[in-house]
Amino acid sequence: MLNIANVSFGYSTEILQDVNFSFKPGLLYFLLAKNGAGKSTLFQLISGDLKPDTGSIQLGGEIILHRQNPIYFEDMTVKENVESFLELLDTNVQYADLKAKYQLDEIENKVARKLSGGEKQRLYLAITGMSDDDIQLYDEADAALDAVSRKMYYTEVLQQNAANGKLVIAISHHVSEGLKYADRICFLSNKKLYEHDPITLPSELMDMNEDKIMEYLEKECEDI
Ligand SMILES: Nc1ncnc2c1ncn2[C@@H]1O[C@H](COP(=O)(O)OP(=O)(O)OP(=O)(O)O)[C@@H](O)[C@H]1O
Repeated sequence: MLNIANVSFGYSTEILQDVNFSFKPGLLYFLLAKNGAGKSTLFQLISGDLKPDTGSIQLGGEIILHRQNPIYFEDMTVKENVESFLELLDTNVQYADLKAKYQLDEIENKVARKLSGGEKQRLYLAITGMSDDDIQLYDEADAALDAVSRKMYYTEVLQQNAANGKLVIAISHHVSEGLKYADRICFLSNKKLYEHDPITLPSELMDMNEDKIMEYLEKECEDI
């Protein structure tokens, strides 16, 4: 579905060095690394915004990259917004399904700029979750979400799309929270990618902060 073969890439300093990694469809991957290690750069390489210096990236389908900032049309209603994005993305997803999934009934005729914070998040989730592309990248798309909306994002958007056979890769700063929903961890460390199964992590680690989780994963990588 997504194959990274012998990829190296750098700006003035090297970010990836001879990386090989294979992502499989139907799984939700969390891409983890320390700040500035190159997560967003890897997404840009996968989406084709950047070209590897050496090596190749093979995609087995259509790809979409969701970025951090919520976008929608301020002067359109919720329904008009969702329908416009459905048309723009040219997906087979139906408005009625999104309306039920993201509880849009009470807000569908409200103009976007008049929505409360929580209502805006529901509109954002409906837009974020509507793509039916085969490969879906989410670069901190949960940054503006509160705890309730984040749970919906992890289950209804990320997990659901993976369950529908898509390859889903997410970057999130809510590491311990998000990891509970992931099928796999893709860990970027020392310019290489390593795969971990979250099930093998000690359960107490899941409640620890991001730094402790990274520390643990880094030690594991030393043994690979
Ligand atoms: N266009 C660019 N030109 C030069 N250097 C860049 C460019 N974009 C990113 N970098 C550098 O490359 C490194 C990796 O950046 P990137 O944004 O991919 O990291 P990240 O892991 O996503 O970071 P964060 O966790 O802070 O979001 C950083 O040191 C960054 O300063």
